[in-house]
Amino acid sequence: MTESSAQPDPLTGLWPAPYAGGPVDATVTVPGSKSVTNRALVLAALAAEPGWLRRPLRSRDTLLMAEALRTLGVKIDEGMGPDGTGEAWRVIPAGLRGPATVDVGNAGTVMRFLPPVAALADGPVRFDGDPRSHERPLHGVIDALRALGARIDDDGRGALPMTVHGGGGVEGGVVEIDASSSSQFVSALLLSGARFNHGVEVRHVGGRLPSLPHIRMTVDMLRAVGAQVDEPEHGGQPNVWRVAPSALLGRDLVVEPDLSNAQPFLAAALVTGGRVTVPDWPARTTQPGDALREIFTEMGGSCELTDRGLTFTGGGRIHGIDVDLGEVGELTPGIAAVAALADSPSTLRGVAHLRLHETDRLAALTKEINGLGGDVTETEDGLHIRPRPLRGGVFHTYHDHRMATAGAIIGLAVDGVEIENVRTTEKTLPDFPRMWTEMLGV
Ligand SMILES: O=C(O)C1=C[C@@H](OP(=O)(O)O)[C@@H](O)[C@H](O)C1
Ligand SMILES: C=C(OP(=O)(O)O)C(=O)O
Repeated sequence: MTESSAQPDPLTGLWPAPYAGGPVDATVTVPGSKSVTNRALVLAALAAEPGWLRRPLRSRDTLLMAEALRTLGVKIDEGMGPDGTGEAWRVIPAGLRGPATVDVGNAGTVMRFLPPVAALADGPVRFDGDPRSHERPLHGVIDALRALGARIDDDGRGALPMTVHGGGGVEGGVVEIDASSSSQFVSALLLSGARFNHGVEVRHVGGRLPSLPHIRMTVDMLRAVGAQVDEPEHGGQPNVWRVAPSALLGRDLVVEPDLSNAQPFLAAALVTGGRVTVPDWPARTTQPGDALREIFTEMGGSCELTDRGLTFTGGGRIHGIDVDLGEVGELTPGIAAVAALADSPSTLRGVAHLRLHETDRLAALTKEINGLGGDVTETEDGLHIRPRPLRGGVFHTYHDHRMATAGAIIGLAVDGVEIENVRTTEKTLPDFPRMWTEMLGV
């Protein structure tokens, strides 16, 4: 690798996405999961005893979470584990207290998971973040916390900025929310629920609930720290969750690689007809990225899970796909990028809520792929993608890490793609340009 290929152009600030001259053949070690790291930090902070996180993700979203918990009084030592096995963070819970100010950046996990923690604290906790954080929905958390006995001052829009006036505890009990705009509302209430006086029962009422694997991740991780969680099923899908009041255990947890961040690397194998191995791919996981094994196989590759990890091999052709991504919405930008390079059209469905993510992802993908000569149209709940020969040009990213990695995927097959603000990938993947150029050997 030349150092320059991993850097944006100093004059334009644009990053020339490397064009792949041939099939990639690489092993790519992917850092820890954002979703697991930020849940583990919250649960460790709420525990009755210290705990460890091994191989945590160190990225903007997780450092914001750690910093916010510190301002509430929790001690988090970032360092190496005692046995030399890599990075490990020691979390030492303490009495939660304000006054404090939390910067959520544009992290959905921080802006949704921490208000219930703040309600348990003693004193006011102010929440604010990037301009986009003011537009992302938070009403499910605000209304629920009020119903459960917390005091919150906001400007009446159900969004940031706001102040949670922590009263040192939360009564808890039964609450109804509409979580059709984000599964994180449910996860947020469950994660702190064991510490509420009466626990919590969350009932989802409203349209389709997205990202169910992420709620399963919350439930699994709560159970792993000793919480009692019930999920009565109605019509095959859970829409009620109950967490009993209890103390939580401090655990020693190894964080899995982030399978959604593995996506661009697996896509590189598919797009170039090459081969990429991601070590430590878990045999069983609640991460939505595990669905890539099936989705990318249907789009033309094959994969094998062995002791070495997941090896994905591209078959030389890419096929379009008709798929409902409602459970795995965060995979949409990467799938759309691959679909734009396929030999037949694709329909991506079930992802209307992506309009409320880091940016309006449906609008952004449509505009940017079409800007390179593509033919994408928005539907009510997704995208129609009709592949056409693409040309180089600037791929705008709208402060969205997954837009930047989507542009890089297209750049593998289309010469002259330049990514605006590639550093936005630091939200969840601090070293993306270097990892990408190393994978390609450029
Ligand atoms: O709980 C989590 O860790 C996440 C849940 C999902 O949010 P939505 O349900 O808002 O899509 C997902 O898109 C996000 O990247 C991470
Ligand atoms: C939607 C995402 O993030 P957030 O946790 O900010 O919602 C994402 O990472 O794709």
